[in-house]
Amino acid sequence: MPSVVVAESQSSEKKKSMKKAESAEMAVDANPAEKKIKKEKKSSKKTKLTSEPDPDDSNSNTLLKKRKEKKRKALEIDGEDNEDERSETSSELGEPMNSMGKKKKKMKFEEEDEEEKEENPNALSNFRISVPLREALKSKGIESLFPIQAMTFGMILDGSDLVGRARTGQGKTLAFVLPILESLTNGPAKASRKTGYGRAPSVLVLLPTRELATQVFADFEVYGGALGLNSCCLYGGSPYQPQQIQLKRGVDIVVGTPGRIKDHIERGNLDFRSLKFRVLDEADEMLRMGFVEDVELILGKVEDASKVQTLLFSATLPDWVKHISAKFLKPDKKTADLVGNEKMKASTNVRHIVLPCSVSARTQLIPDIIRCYSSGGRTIIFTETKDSASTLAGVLPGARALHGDIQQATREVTLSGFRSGKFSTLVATNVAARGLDIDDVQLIIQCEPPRDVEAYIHRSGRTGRAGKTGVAVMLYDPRKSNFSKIERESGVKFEHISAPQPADIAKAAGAEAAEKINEISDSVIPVFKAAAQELLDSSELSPADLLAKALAKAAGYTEIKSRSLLTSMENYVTVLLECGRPVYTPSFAYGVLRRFLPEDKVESIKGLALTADGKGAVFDVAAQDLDTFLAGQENAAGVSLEVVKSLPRLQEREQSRGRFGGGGGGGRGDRRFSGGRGGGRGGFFKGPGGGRGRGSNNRRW
Ligand SMILES: Nc1ncnc2c1ncn2[C@@H]1O[C@H](COP(=O)(O)OP(=O)(O)OP(=O)(O)O)[C@@H](O)[C@H]1O
Repeated sequence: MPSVVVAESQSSEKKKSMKKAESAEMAVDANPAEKKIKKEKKSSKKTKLTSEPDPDDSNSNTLLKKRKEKKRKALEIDGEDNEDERSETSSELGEPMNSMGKKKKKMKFEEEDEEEKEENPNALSNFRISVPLREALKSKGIESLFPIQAMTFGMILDGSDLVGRARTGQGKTLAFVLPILESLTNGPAKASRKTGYGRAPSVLVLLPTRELATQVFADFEVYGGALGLNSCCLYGGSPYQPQQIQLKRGVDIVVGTPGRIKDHIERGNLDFRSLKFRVLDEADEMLRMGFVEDVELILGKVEDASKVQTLLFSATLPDWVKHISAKFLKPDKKTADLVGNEKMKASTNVRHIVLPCSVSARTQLIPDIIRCYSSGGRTIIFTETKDSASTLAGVLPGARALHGDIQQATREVTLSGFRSGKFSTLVATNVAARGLDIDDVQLIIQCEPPRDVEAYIHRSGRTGRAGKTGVAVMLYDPRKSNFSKIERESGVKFEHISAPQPADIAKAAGAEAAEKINEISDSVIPVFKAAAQELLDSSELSPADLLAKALAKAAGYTEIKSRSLLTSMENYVTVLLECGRPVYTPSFAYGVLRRFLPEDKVESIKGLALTADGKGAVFDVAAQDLDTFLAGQENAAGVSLEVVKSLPRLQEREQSRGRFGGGGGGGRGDRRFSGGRGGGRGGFFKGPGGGRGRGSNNRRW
């Protein structure tokens, strides 16, 4: 083996030329199997050329042998490259140093590849990912492919249409981004891809929201940019002209929302004659939102659909979407479904919690939930309407709202402020439910159960992403809301908790304050000592009690309120009523109470709900009335009232037809899924309600 001189640095030219050699090698590799054969051939050729005895011939360790072969191959390639370079650039003294440095780097790179392959079947080096792309991925901390990516990479690169499903946060974006980029630059789409000024796009990616479009565009910019491809992002609410100019100059990849894309088509700015790929990300949401007609029109602009690959991705693919996909994906399309028939459809990295809470108690409770469950990270709160998002953001300290009525420029500032940590609580409608990937979101709070299981899955999936864990708390009013349908359809087994008790929260705050006191410099003592001594001398409390008060003040508490377990209202207490016989209806429970309490007290109770065992009822009593209630039971034979320490399981409110029922064809369902942008006509898609077009649901958020 030649001796290796380690060069400390390499000239940028040499780095470039090394990269060129590596990418040329990658570019001709059709697949891992081919690559292996090619390497073996190279290895044997090299042995002949160098006719160098292999000192490890007797070594039976195949891995070591393979590594040595690779090292020698690397040296041989470098040797060839160096010949070229020498004639162009080298000085006699500088060359050996640089060349050896390059060899060393390349050997190291290939050795690392080999080790990765042995250890991890999803290592980047096991896929037909070219060196510049691999380096871009590694610079973002991505060393191997996630399962959905590993599963779909070859299928897409080899030209198949595909329907892909994996749970939230599992990397579906790169599952289409990577093979598309490889196909355009090194794969089957390369030869016919349009290049040059004014080129029409090769890729179209449609997404349901502007925020999501921006996010996916950012991935194309980073990874496509590494391969010399350029992208643009087209969405509503932003000026047309810059978008128009970009399209005129020519782009490789267009990412956007259906409405704006359609507008550009109609203005003659976009044509899809050269399209190689079309992607529907969050496909079900796009169709559910009422973009049916726009999507249909856009997809219909492709002249010869047989020459275009169509990819459809989401974490939720209701049957009606699968049915629709048959209309515009090729019959031999592939399916990569990592959820399949598994019961659990929501993220398995998330702790799914339900917590009873009346609407009026929300604003008091939410800050405490954040304190207890956000682990100091970011929180997204979902409301059902734009108004409630704005109202809640207005009363929660340091929170901002995000919804469809907010101006686009403000939406962008808000989201980037949240991403960068300028504020840590975002109150949003479903506009933020899909796809958003924001670092360090630890907690999701849903103010009430959403209308459909898909919304629950996507909202709770804004945490617990890329293998991290998170918490999703869903509030429900036991008298009004019902989450059993979501539980059943999502496969989530909800953990039931009661509101964090103010006393517990205060205890934790007191411990924190005590720690902070230990950190305070002794220099404050002489200044405050006289006041402390005076307090001790004049008070009847013990020094420990006085210190406790000082800690409470330091932690921001002047009193401890009670909070009910049932409605989470402050200064209310939850009480269980039993009367020795089944309690079938709320009116029966009210009747029992009237036997021993004055009418105004019976009227004052809050949130009465029946227990799941059918033996009693729970309700909230104002803390100041508790004694009256407990004393009253003495006058009613067989009746017991007790303050509960933990909430018993409650009977679920029966599902109202108006809210959940009626299937896709009736009532609310009809309104949500019908009514198109500019009226309906027959077409490819039928939403779950059989309607077409952009519906009223869109306006809600
Ligand atoms: N192979 C990988 N290794 C490490 N991190 C990855 C990998 N692939 C993707 N990620 C990261 O995982 C996170 C989630 O990815 P992505 O947003 O694509 O998920 P998703 O499946 O589309 O989720 P959702 O269904 O919520 O839209 C992102 O931060 C992404 O950068």
